[in-house]
Amino acid sequence: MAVWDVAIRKTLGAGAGRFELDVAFASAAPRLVLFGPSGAGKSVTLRAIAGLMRPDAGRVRVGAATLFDAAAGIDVAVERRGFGYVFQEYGLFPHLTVRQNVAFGLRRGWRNPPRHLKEPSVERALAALELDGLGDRLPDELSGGQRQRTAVARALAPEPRALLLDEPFAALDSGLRARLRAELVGLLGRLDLPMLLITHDEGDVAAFADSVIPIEAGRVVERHAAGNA
Ligand SMILES: Nc1ncnc2c1ncn2[C@@H]1O[C@H](COP(=O)(O)OP(=O)(O)OP(=O)(O)O)[C@@H](O)[C@H]1O
Repeated sequence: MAVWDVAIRKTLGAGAGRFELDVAFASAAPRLVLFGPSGAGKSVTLRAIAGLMRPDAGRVRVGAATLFDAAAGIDVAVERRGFGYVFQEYGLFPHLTVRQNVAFGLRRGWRNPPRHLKEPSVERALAALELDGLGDRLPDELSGGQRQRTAVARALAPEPRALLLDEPFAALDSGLRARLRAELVGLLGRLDLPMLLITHDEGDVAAFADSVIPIEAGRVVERHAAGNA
């Protein structure tokens, strides 16, 4: 059975700036990488899956759950889709500690989580991302990799059905990227959670080789053999 079953059609803009997105993929692999050049339509696809943008037609299914189906009139609200979303620049709150940032994932729209409150799901997420001992630090007291893991822990705390990651390594300098990529691949692999990652970086493709969906100009394309360039 497919873990991911996605078909999205959407027309954006008008005239010369018009962009037609028409992507469809189904996969039994829990971890997918949507790979393509800038402007290919990766972010729009991710936003549509998350429920941040409404497609003109298509469907979004993850496991047994139908989150969007234009023909059947199903459009589950973004906050009920149950995705953990990791933003490109992480979007951590600089004035909140690591623990508070992670707890924020549980109480969107509430006031700031108390500094010293320990909630089991928050502590589990911190442990899963190997952030034990860093819970009381502020984001600017962390390394780039620790910041990234905090963002993933925040997405994980509400126990999502799947993780959506937008260019998770783009904010890291190239020296660190390979090491931190390997580290996160290992951690995500142990989570046993479906994951969809978008990237334009060939290095991410090699690291997450489970299943790669190449996308160009708004369409899924055949993958070119690596190393032919
Ligand atoms: N709201 C919008 N209105 C009009 N055009 C849009 C809108 N959002 C995105 N586009 C266009 O859709 C195309 C795909 O954009 P998208 O952000 O999905 O690309 P991407 O593959 O994520 O690129 P990058 O790697 O640079 O982030 C681009 O041509 C973009 O200009």
